[in-house]
Amino acid sequence: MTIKLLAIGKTDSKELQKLISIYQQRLDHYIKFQLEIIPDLKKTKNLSEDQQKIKEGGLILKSLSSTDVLILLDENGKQYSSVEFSNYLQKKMNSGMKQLVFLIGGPYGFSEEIYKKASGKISLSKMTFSHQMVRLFIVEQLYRAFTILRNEPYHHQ
Ligand SMILES: C[S@@+](CC[C@H](N)C(=O)[O-])C[C@H]1O[C@@H](n2cnc3c(N)ncnc32)[C@H](O)[C@@H]1O
Repeated sequence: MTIKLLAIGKTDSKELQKLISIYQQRLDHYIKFQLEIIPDLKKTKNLSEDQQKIKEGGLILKSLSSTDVLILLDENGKQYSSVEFSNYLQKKMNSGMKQLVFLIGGPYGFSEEIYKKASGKISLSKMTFSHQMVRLFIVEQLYRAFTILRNEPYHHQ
């Protein structure tokens, strides 16, 4: 199984990008991982929030392949402890699926079409984070999950 993290818009902060890269490199030891950025929409001034979400949704669907399993990162999703999340990933790997895609929404979240397409929703907290911060939190949690599965001394209960 491979894992793709799909996000919208470049990270403006060099510091954040640096931290994300550190966990990306660490993750490479365990699984084929890719961070794919969908460019920000241009000329959004005259678009409503819904129109923006629908446009973003179209771009997201284009970048998915037919066998991808799509999981949304969404503050209203299911919450896991880090150990539970590592078991969740192990089950996905055992299922024989090709690619698991975690999707981070834009500033207004996801369109209805994307909610319908998704197989699940995961929340990292009840609080809302910026879409930029979520990239760092999920790569760190993915790394943590693999160290838990390998019994490596990173996570402490
Ligand atoms: C600024 S938030 C958008 C918030 C917006 N209220 C919504 O309806 O989703 C941008 C993206 O960051 C991600 N996000 C923010 N907080 C999150 C959390 N606590 N758990 C998981 N993902 C989160 C989601 O993918 C969300 O679409």
